[in-house]
Amino acid sequence: MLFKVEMKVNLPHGMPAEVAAEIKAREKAYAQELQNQGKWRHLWRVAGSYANVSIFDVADNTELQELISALPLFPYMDISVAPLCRHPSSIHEDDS
Ligand SMILES: O=C(O)C[C@H]1C=CC(=O)O1
Repeated sequence: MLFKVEMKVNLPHGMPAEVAAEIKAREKAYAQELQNQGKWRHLWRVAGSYANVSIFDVADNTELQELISALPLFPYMDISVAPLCRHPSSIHEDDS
């Protein structure tokens, strides 16, 4: 199942720089692991914002919840999720 996931990062202003750097490093490693597994298909920065738009390819809602809630930045993000399905006008046969 494909999901569009939008994440907006809101780190507390008082968070020490080294703590933020450590969380971001763990986040990057985990995000790249999920991309290598094919579960995090697309990861795009929203220009001008500390936010991303992503496409996840997972078995079901439960797997999505498990993966997202394990993100090191999860406590500091506003996240919205929308399920996707194939568009009838799409020419891309792998849109499923
Ligand atoms: O930077 C972000 O958009 C937040 C998060 C998503 C992937 C990652 O490495 O960090």
